[in-house]
Amino acid sequence: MSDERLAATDLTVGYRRRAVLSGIDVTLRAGELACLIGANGIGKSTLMRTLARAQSPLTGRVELRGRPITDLSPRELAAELAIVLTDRVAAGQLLGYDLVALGRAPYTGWFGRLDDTDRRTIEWALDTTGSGHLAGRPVTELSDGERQRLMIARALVQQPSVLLLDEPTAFLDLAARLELVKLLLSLTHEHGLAVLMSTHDVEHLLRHADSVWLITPERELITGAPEELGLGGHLRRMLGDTAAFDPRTGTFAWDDGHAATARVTAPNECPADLLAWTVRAVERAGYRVGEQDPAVTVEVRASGGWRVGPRRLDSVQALVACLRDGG
Ligand SMILES: Nc1ncnc2c1ncn2[C@@H]1O[C@H](COP(=O)(O)OP(=O)(O)OP(=O)(O)O)[C@@H](O)[C@H]1O
Repeated sequence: MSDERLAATDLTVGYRRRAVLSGIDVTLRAGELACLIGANGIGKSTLMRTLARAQSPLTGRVELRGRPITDLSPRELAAELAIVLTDRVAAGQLLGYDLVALGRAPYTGWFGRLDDTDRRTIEWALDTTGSGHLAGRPVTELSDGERQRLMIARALVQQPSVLLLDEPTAFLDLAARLELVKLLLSLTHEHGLAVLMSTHDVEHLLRHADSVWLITPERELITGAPEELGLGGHLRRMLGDTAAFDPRTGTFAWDDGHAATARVTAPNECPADLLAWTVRAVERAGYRVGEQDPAVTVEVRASGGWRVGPRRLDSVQALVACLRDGG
């Protein structure tokens, strides 16, 4: 199909002595944000690097816009595909601006002289990634999160049609993570880029990704919409016996099938966030919140605080302690 940007066929990735993942058939399309998830050491980075031609497949092939990726010159490849890895860059004496400017290499001449278009693109990428203030700073002096923003800016100035990011949120603070996801959604949904990112920030990404590439503990790659993987039970099984995905809350949690049920009631005028935080506190105390056969009822009081049976509780700590005592 014409919107196929990156396609792998019967791909085996790994190292000289060992295949890490095999039998991979997968496609990344224009306008798609795909999220690659799986346990530590399962093969996410190895797959990413192979898709980007940073390492060779053991068998099978990768096509970029219908062309075998091995047929592209380095310049053609860099103008079509950018990858942001977690490896530390050897930045020497480079300033932030210079590091980002390196991404323009596929478009500049032999001497890397920047023209107005290059400079505008660099300014845009610095601005978009919130790293304008880092342009004049030596890269070696930057924090991991600051450097990560510049690496993303460097990938953006390549103006690729395919963007691969290996754990791009690992060093980012919460605000920067949210900004990055917002940026990736705009790049995919509004500008038609194809983006694949690996992440351990699963709960967050499941909310936004168009598709999930999940590597199971058996090293099988399963792809689908987040909801399809949820309905197929794949998310539930992802962490083995450690925890299970709760689609209601969109989080992974201990799968405590024996938790008692607590009913939570509140007056009509109860603010939504007070009710929501009460539910969280009740769950933190070890209960499942529901209506069926409740072992305890927690009442949010119109006059403030909570009531559990005859007990009035004025603080969240007191509420949780009371519930942990069995109400
Ligand atoms: N250069 C290498 N030579 C041999 N084996 C390697 C090499 N690099 C990684 N491996 C092995 O390949 C397997 C997959 O590693 P990879 O880095 O792809 O996992 P990952 O899913 O990205 O893990 P993480 O979530 O911890 O980053 C691991 O068992 C790792 O030890």
